[in-house]
Amino acid sequence: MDQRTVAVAEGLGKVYATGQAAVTALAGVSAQFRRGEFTAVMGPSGSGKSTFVHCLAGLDTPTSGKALIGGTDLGSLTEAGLTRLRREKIGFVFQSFNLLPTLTAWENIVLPLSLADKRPDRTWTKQVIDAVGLADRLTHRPAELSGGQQQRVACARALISRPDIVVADEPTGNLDSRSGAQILGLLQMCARHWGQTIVMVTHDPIAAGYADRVLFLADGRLVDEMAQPTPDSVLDRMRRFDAQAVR
Ligand SMILES: Nc1ncnc2c1ncn2[C@@H]1O[C@H](COP(=O)(O)OP(=O)(O)OP(=O)(O)O)[C@@H](O)[C@H]1O
Repeated sequence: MDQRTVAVAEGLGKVYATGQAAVTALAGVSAQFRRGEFTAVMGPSGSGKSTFVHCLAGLDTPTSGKALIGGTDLGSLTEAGLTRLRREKIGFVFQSFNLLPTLTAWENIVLPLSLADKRPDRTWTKQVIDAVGLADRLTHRPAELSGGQQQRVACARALISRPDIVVADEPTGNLDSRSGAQILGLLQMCARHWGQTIVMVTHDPIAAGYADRVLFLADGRLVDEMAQPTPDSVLDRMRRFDAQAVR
């Protein structure tokens, strides 16, 4: 394993046994994620994108293969160990923000540290809050913030513990294009300047254009990979998938 590798998926598979029929959501996906690399995961609806990143980040349990974060096999951990690893080594950003409504922006941002009984590092905390541009909103509760501001709080919360990897599942899905661009610019800056590893599920070729590479899934498999994507090159690749699908 390359020294810069911070997360590994090894033949990740997931079969849901629902009633009579089994659904194969993931059919053996392998990938490596290096420090400071911003990866977008794309593919048609139902191709397994969310299942893949959830299994990679220990939010879901694969039925075959394994996920390693910082060299630790998630399958070897107890439930308590997995909870601790998720809190300390993985940052999460979801489409629906998932902030706690009764806490202020500041309390939401430092929640992973509070839960781990750790004190915020003042220099790092200031750097994160300056980067997300929320210094004057820290006492507001989520309901008093716009969607874009709420997602910036969620990004700050994901970054605060300097995780090995940030997993973002359609982080711009609920935002207008301007707020979305702010979030994407922020994620890109974190990867380029802070060496933050990021994996982002998206449907949007413009969003994927901010990443360093794109992994394309179809029917639970990794079917292609693109380095240095642009919105046009991603759109073009997706059109070819569509053409293959109707043939
Ligand atoms: N809890 C579940 N029980 C049964 N089947 C599931 C479950 N979760 C997901 N699936 C199925 O697994 C497949 C992959 O789902 P997944 O949500 O990972 O796809 P996706 O690419 O993220 O889709 P979308 O872009 O629509 O969010 C789909 O066929 C879905 O119906």
